[in-house]
Amino acid sequence: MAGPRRWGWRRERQPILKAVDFAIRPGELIGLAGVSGAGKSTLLNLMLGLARADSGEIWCQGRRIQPGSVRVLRWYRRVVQYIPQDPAASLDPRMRVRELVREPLVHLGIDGDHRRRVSEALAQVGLDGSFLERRPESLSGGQAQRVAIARAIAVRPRLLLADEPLSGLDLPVQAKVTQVLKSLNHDADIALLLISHDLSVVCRLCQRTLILDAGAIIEDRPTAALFRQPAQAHTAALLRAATTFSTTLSMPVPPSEAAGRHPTTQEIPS
Ligand SMILES: Nc1ncnc2c1ncn2[C@@H]1O[C@H](COP(=O)(O)OP(=O)(O)OP(=O)(O)O)[C@@H](O)[C@H]1O
Repeated sequence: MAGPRRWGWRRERQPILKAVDFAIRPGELIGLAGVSGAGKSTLLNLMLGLARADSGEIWCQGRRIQPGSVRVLRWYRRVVQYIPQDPAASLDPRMRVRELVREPLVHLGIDGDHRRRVSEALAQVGLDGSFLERRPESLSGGQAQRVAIARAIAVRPRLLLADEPLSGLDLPVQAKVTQVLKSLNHDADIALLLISHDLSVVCRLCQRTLILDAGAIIEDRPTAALFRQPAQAHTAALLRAATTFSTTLSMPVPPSEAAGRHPTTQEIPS
């Protein structure tokens, strides 16, 4: 569906990304993990069409994505949306939730009943109508993150690019936001690329994991297999670092293999 191929991007003659070649299939939950400086943000900027690669290409549904092609990027924003790392900073403090969630619809010239779309998007992230008139300052971190997700899904994208969507949230709130992302994937069939330095976050959510190390994808495997037997020493080190902070890694069960059903967003408390 979407993905870069053989990317390179240089700053002052130093390549930041060297061997990056992967595709994201429709409805897939895929994690991209790597230590600080591995190139995650650079890759994200390229995938968002915000920066141009020195070499290589990015394609989405048969169209090549690159900065400058305004018409293609406008179409691309309807297909691929972004969930920022710091929702508090990304939400305009002067706007109400109603306006914040509607803004991308207006910006992208999407026709239709915006009121209904806004309410539906909020419901999908487990926020009811009482949030419509609230401003960002009155939201908790988890609520602000869910408003940021509602903004992204209001345009009904097929792929979400989420940059460290759980960072800065305490553990119970992380669990709620994780559940929202799982439900969006399961119920609305939205693919997700989750970018994180923390493999335990990827393990909780993703069926497939990519490991980025010094600008190269060194592993691209089903999450369960990667956790059982990392092929690279670097991955094993990342796993050890993650287990230091989390006990969830002792029993890695990707969503596709987990027994039982996911709670719906209506069952998730605000
Ligand atoms: N504008 C720039 N000029 C020069 N070097 C850069 C620039 N942006 C990034 N880099 C370098 O590219 C490498 C990858 O940076 P990037 O921000 O993509 O890593 P990251 O994996 O997202 O790290 P973090 O998790 O800390 O955000 C780093 O060595 C960084 O110093």
